[in-house]
Amino acid sequence: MSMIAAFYGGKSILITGATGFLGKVLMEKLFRTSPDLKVIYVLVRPKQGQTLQQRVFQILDSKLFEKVKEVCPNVHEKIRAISADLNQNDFAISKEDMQELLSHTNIVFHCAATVRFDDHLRHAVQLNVTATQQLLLMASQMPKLEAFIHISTAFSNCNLKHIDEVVYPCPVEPKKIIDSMEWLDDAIIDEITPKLIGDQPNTYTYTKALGEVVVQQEGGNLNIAIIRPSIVGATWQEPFPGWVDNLNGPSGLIIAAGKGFLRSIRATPMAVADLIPADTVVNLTLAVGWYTAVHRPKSTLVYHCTSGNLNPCNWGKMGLQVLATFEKIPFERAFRRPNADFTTNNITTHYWNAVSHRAPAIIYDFYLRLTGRKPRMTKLMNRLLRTLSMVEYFINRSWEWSTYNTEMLMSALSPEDQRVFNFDVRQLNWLEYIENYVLGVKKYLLKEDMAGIPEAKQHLKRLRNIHYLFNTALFLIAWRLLIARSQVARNVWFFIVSFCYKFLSYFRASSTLNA
Ligand SMILES: CCCCCCCCCCCCCCCCCCCCCCCCCCCC(=O)SCCNC(=O)CCNC(=O)[C@H](O)C(C)(C)COP(=O)(O)OP(=O)(O)OC[C@H]1O[C@@H](n2cnc3c(N)ncnc32)[C@H](O)[C@@H]1OP(=O)(O)O
Ligand SMILES: NC(=O)C1=CN([C@@H]2O[C@H](COP(=O)(O)OP(=O)(O)OC[C@H]3O[C@@H](n4cnc5c(N)ncnc54)[C@H](OP(=O)(O)O)[C@@H]3O)[C@@H](O)[C@H]2O)C=CC1
Repeated sequence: MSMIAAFYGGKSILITGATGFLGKVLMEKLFRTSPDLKVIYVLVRPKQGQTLQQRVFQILDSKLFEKVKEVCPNVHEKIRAISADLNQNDFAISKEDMQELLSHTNIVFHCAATVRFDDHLRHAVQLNVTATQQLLLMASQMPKLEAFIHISTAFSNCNLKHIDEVVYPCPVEPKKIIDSMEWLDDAIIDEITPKLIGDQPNTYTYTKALGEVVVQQEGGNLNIAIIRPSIVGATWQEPFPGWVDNLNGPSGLIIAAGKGFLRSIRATPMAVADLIPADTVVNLTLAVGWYTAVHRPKSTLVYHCTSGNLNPCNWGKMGLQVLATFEKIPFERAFRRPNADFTTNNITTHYWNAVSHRAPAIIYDFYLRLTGRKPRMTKLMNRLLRTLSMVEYFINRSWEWSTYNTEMLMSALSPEDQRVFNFDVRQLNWLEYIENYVLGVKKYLLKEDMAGIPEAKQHLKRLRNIHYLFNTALFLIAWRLLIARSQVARNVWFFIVSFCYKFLSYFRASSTLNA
């Protein structure tokens, strides 16, 4: 019997960010392994004309939850959606709901965040820092609370090369930043943002670092732990391989490469690609929840959920495997044949961006205009280039994350718990994982049918022929222009033509003699 699964039985669990990528996988695993849990409270904001209930039921009715319905048929009754907006005071939670949360919650998993790299500092501070502070305040009023688990990111201190499982101080106290956001106007915040974030690459990593300091400073007597996952990718094993439902991290770029938009990317092939599957993160999170509640460590423990130091894979290997998978499992209606490459310096990056990204987009938009359609490729390409510029920082560096606490926890688990809540990335076969990731992107993100693969392959063959034709035509045009302008080119051309003619005449004469 799994001790961790038994621990969550009968518990009331509060999850923020349950509608996000990680939150869904977390809920799924909780329901599947501890179907006797009492209730999961999820803080949800209404969106796009959907009620809270509709949002939650849509998640429960998705493929991700198919196995859950077998082991926990009354899952709909065990989930309680609470209307909340983490940007508002007291999260805009009603008095009755707040009372229920405060008096019943046993465990809190705080996953909600803005993960955008380019978010305005005010918004990023509000969600990643102030909301964390408010949630801690709420947690301190929960008499039955056993553990508070905060999800941060392994990149919260990415200005360092070696990162330990400790909370590092920030140059400016979070409280001061929170206060200043209240009275500074947007223009001034824009101006001081680069100075405030210093050597952090963006507002996301900066505010996640502030969030950790808040957790440490304002956790009081709560049992708290911080988990730092690296780049969260599709699921490895559970509930099935390759599940992914948003474009963050590598997923959007896998689509761009598979559809033929992405042709070159500035990356260091030997840099470590520190990906971590979503189900590994969730298994560690649940194990940490159990350990923190049962063993009550004296200080706030930080757990790195990374792959680089235990089972490293680099961007070169990952890129090649992604491309190899496209050969077997192509995406439908590609714009060009998938054929991306890495560039390593500014000049080649600018060159390939102009030749392989902007020029084809302009030509295609010209074609769309000619055929009376609305041009869209240049806009899409600009968005892709913007995304590339945002992720460049992370794919041209390597970091070392120590994993003492994570390894300590692994050895503290029973063999059964190590199996059911496996977070040992040494067992991960990268080539298999990446293939399943690409397949998952095709099935769950692009919603493409596997039956369409032969047609997709045909389409790629047609694109290859168009590519050859286009290149030949381009060559001939360039050559014709050159001949018209240069005597040397004309001489070379006549030499080649007369050589071919002589060769053919000789070949014809010798074959007549042989006959
Ligand atoms: C040896 C030689 C070998 C040669 C090999 C050849 C190599 C071939 C390579 C081919 C394969 C490539 C695959 C591997 C590439 C690896 C790259 C991986 C990069 C990963 C780096 C991540 C680092 C993470 C560090 C921190 C981790 C975390 O803690 S947080 C989680 C990560 N967070 C994010 O990823 C968020 C990033 N997103 C943003 O910040 C913003 O969305 C944006 C700035 C990217 C875009 O903002 P914008 O306002 O322009 O757009 P938005 O309003 O958000 O959306 C508009 C439309 O664009 C779509 N969208 C959104 N995000 C993405 C995306 N990431 N990619 C593509 N498209 C995206 C969105 O859905 C919208 O679409 P519409 O609704 O249709 O308008
Ligand atoms: N994905 C990754 O690569 C990594 C993620 N992390 C961390 O993991 C956690 C989860 O990330 P992930 O699941 O990928 O992120 P997502 O963007 O998929 O999910 C974010 C969640 O936060 C919720 N949220 C955002 N704003 C509000 C708000 N104002 N009120 C209420 N809820 C809100 C979203 O709700 P809604 O659906 O309404 O938008 C959503 O449920 C984050 O803390 C992130 O920093 C760490 C390392 C890597």
